[in-house]
Amino acid sequence: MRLAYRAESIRAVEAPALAAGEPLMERAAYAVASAAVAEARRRGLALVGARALVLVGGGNNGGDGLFAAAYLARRGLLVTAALLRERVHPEGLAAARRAGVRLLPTTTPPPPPPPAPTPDRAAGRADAEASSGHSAESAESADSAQGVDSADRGESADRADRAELAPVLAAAEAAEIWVDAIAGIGLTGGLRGVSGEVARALNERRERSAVAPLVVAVDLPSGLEADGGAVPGEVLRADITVTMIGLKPALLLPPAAAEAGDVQVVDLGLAEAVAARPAVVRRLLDADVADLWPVPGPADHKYTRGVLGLVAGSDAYPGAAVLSSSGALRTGCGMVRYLGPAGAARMVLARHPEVVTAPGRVQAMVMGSGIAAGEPVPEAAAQAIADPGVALVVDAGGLDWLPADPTALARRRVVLTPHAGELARLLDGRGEPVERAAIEADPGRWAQRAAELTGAVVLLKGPVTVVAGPEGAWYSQADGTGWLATAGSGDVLAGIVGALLAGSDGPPAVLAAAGALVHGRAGVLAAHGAPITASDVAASVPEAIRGILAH
Ligand SMILES: NC(=O)C1=CN([C@@H]2O[C@H](COP(=O)(O)OP(=O)(O)OC[C@H]3O[C@@H](n4cnc5c(N)ncnc54)[C@H](O)[C@@H]3O)[C@@H](O)[C@H]2O)[C@@H](O)CC1
Ligand SMILES: [K+]
Repeated sequence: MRLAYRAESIRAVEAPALAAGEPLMERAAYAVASAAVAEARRRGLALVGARALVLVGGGNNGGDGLFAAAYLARRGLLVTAALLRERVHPEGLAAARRAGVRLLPTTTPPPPPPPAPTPDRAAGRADAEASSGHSAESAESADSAQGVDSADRGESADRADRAELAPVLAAAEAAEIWVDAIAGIGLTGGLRGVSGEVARALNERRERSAVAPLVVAVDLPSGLEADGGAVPGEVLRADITVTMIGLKPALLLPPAAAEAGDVQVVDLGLAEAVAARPAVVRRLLDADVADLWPVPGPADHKYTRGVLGLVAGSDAYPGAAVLSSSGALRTGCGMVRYLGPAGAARMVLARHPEVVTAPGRVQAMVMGSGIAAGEPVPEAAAQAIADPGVALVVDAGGLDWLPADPTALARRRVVLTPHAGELARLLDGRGEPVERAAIEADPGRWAQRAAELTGAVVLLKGPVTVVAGPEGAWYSQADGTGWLATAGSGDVLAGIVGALLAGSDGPPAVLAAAGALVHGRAGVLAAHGAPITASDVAASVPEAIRGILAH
């Protein structure tokens, strides 16, 4: 399982280690430099004489970058550090200078310095002064007064004219490697001022360049906020992100995670400490799904394996009945009872003679796939909603049938499987109008909100599937392929999740995430890089499960 921790957890883990004098920044910087070197070698780049540009912000992320710059310079690279703040990490700056890193200040001179420095800050100031050609102290006092420096307040945005940025852009143009150490977990709000300008210009440059540079982000691609999946503004897109201590939510949640490239976690020796903290985002791996999979034993029979009811498909969309049946049967519960309209039932039986159409006891019920919004609730679905012993998977038109009171579903095993448009409708119906585009811009947030408002687990379908539970943690599964975006794919998913809920007593959020993984994997196996139908996805479910259980 991959686990992500909030920034406050990372800081809580870091603090005692720093107080004990552990050289965390040295370790972080070494890891960043090593990752850059390894990837550069993999790309066939000769290291000695290669050019690297390190973008340095004013916090400890910038400190990591400056120490990494020093490591890279000692490996024989020609390293430039662009100092995007008037005040940067003093020890990092000193290390970079000692290693022969070229220092490139970017900010305009501040107003004249106030008198006499305090002795304990003298060393850091001397470094900054020597590099930038002007005093760091006035910037520092602005920092301490405001908690942010001038660029954070947006003032630099006005001053960041092209002339100031031109040397940075020229260095970027010449460099084969960019190390992004502008900001990490300390960033709130989008990148502003010089940093935002630089990120925008470099993203543009990268798009245009024939040979794209290798971009290595320190901790997070700068511009992302660690704790959520939204992209709050310009983000410097990375090929590799070397993240410290543990994953951050932004590195697993969509759409932010797509900015990070390959993510490497460097625990800095704090793996145990961080594992004791609550993880707010989880991503299941094959081994996790194998562990929870309901594999039948010698004493099992069809009823112990679980019976799934289906109220899916309609005269308008009969195929959904077949597809959710296919998904459920291939996932392997003891029996599927189809309880929808007669026309669709005939289609289901023609395709799957093993499906039972007689009513009877079920452990779980899938309802709503292939049923339009606004349709009245069928009797079989109403009974399942009223029966606390039945787990529910509620899809498409079925989302309208949920009770308005979120406590009605408390302690029930209920999974909703909307796409963004359906989630917008659901939220609107509960007094929170939100555009589909806003949901797509921050799926984790809105899935979570819907979970709070309904009392159910919400599996929000998309390129990355997010599962939110009312208790406030997410699963994020990115196992699929764009080929899965095809009609009926969601009906198959509902069947898979329903079969898992029928066949296992496990918590619904983790079973929903496992269903998303199996569905995604089946899509990949079916597609093999070519178009697929939803039927193909269902047909590949056993192969996906076989691969997972072979773990
Ligand atoms: N404390 C330590 O020794 C360690 C710190 N670590 C690093 O330190 C980082 C956290 O350091 P900080 O708490 O100093 O914070 P950051 O360095 O992540 O962010 C603060 C800096 O970001 C920039 N910034 C903030 N808001 C901005 C905005 N809206 N627009 C533009 N720029 C903005 C400013 O330069 C500010 O100084 C981690 O992400 C990690 O990289 C790790 O190396 C582990 C060890
Ligand atoms: K960064």
